[in-house]
Amino acid sequence: MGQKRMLPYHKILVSGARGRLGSVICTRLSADYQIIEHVRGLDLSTVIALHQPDLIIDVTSHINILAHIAIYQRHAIPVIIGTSGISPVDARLVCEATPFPLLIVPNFSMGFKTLIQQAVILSSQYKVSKIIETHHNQKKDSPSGSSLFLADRLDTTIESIRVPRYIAKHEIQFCMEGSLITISHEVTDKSSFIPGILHAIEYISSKPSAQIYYPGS
Ligand SMILES: NC(=O)C1=CN([C@@H]2O[C@H](COP(=O)(O)OP(=O)(O)OC[C@H]3O[C@@H](n4cnc5c(N)ncnc54)[C@H](O)[C@@H]3O)[C@@H](O)[C@H]2O)C=CC1
Ligand SMILES: O=C(O)C1=N[C@H](C(=O)O)C[C@H](O)C1
Repeated sequence: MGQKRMLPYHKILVSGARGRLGSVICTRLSADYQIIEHVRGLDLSTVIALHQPDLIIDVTSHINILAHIAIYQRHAIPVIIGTSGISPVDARLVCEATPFPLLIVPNFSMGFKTLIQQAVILSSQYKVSKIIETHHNQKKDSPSGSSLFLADRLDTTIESIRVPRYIAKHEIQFCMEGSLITISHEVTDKSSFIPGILHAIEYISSKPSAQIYYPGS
C-alpha cells in the first residue's frame, strides 16, 4: 500500500483571499490545508498573532505590499509573495534584510521561467527591442511585476496594454537588421498559476534563504 505524502505545512494564511487569484488559491489549497483568509480591513498582524499560521501567501496589492512585508519580517513566518509591484531593487533589499524563508514570485506560471531562460540566450545574440505586457483591464498595477523583473534582466523598456476579458501575456522583441524575433508567454487560464504555487510551497519547505523565485524546472 502506498504511503500518503507528508504535507510540508498545515495552516496557511492567504492575504488577499477573496481576490481573483486569492480565491483560486484558497479553493485549491483548502483540499489539503487549513486556510486562514485575510481580507482587506482586518489587521494583518492581529490575524497572524491570533491564528499562528505556519506559511503565509500574499496576493494583495502593489499599494500595501512593502508594508505587509515589514509585518512578515516581524513575525518571521515563511512567506510566499505573489503580489506584484515590488521593484527589483526593493526585492533585493527585502531579501537581504530577511533572515528567514521568503519567496518573491513575480510569476507563478511554470512556463515563465522558460521565457526568461530563452530571453537571456537570445539577448546574448540579438539586441533586445522591448517588452510588451498585455493584461486584463482590472489589473491595478502597470507595468506588470513580471515585466519589471524581465526589464531589469534584459536592460530594456516596457510597453503596457490593458484589454477587457484577457488574462496575461509577456512578449519580448529582439531585433536584427531587417527582421524581428518575438518570444512570448501567455496565460490562457488562471488555474495555470496553481502548479507554480504548489512548487513554491514545496520549495519554501526546504527552508531556502529569502530570494526571488521562478517555479519550473
Ligand atoms: N505572481 C503571479 O503569478 C501573479 C500575481 N498576481 C498579483 O497578485 C495580486 C492580486 O491579483 P488579483 O487577485 O488579480 O487582484 P484582485 O484585486 O482581484 O485581488 C486582490 C485582493 O486583495 C485584497 N486586498 C487589497 N489590499 C489588501 C490589504 N492591504 N490587505 C488584505 N487584502 C487586501 C483586495 O480586497 C482583493 O480582494 C496583484 O498584485 C497581481 O498583480 C496575479 C496573478 C498572478
Ligand atoms: O495581475 C495579474 O493578472 C498578473 N500579475 C502578475 C504580474 O504583474 O506580473 C503575473 C501575471 O502576469 C498575472
